[in-house]
Amino acid sequence: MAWQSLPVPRLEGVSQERFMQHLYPQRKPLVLEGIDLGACTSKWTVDYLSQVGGRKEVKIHVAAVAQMDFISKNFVYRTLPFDKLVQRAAEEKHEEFFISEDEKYYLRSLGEDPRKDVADIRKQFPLLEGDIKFPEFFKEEQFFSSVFRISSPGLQLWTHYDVMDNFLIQVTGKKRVVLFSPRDAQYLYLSGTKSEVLDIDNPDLAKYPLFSKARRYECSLKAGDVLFIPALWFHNVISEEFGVGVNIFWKHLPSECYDKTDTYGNKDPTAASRAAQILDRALKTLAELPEEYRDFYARRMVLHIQDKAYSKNFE
Ligand SMILES: O=C(O)CCC(=O)C(=O)O
Ligand SMILES: [Fe+2]
Repeated sequence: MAWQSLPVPRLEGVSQERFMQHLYPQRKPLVLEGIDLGACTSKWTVDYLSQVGGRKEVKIHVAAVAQMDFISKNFVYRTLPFDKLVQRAAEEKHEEFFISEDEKYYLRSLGEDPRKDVADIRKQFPLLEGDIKFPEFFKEEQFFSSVFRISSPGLQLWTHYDVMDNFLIQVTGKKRVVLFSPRDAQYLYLSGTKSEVLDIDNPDLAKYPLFSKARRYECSLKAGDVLFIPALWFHNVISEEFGVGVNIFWKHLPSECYDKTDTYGNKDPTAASRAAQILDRALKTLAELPEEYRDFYARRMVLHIQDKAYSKNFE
């Protein structure tokens, strides 16, 4: 079935001022065209990246099929030197492989010590730093991380949200991105930060009946495009070609709101995690009552939460 998609607006030559004053406060995804990204969009060929990017070991996802599945874990983690990863991801069939000759690769680069350090390609790939300019649309102190995203043709990354604002820079290759609003979380069958609905183009509606209610936003990214993904917006990404992306996460909230142990940009703000723990305690307390009473008081609590915490400002 062909889903009705809402287009993500595309805007050309947006200035820092226009973005910050008028567009950013709307908290909606946008594709920015014509941003000065430096020489990377023409320079970062497979040969160049494998020569200049170096031989540093990188941890990668390797999957036998294009649609990665975090539930059945149909992928494995392996390491390859960066130059090898780039070469392998750019070819359809591999002479050397881990699982199968047409296996797919996905790199999400990490910090030196992923438990303590955030990814910053300027630190991990210093020789490539001069080729890429990050859009200077937010204050330096808001910067969180910059992450390489390199994928084989066809690879699909599951629908998920991150807790930071994000510029996803498509340096080379084409990518389709489908987005869903945080307000549609109730239709996405979440497991943590990820949606269990993997096949978003052909979902199993017997299993996921509410999914058809989720409003689907869509855009195609080509080299040089920058997609603004506001924090909490869900995104699902298919690389239509071998491609290299870099994404920049930055803090929208004051630094102290974020979980200090988060190096990926996907741990919920501490106030949200604390509230979720308190809710779990409330649910345990409710369980002291027989079902009929538990149900009644649970429904009243839902109404109370809706009344007190839902925003009245959304369309
Ligand atoms: O482009 C990709 O490979 C995934 C992007 C993504 O999930 C992100 O930038 O947060
Ligand atoms: Fe993401």
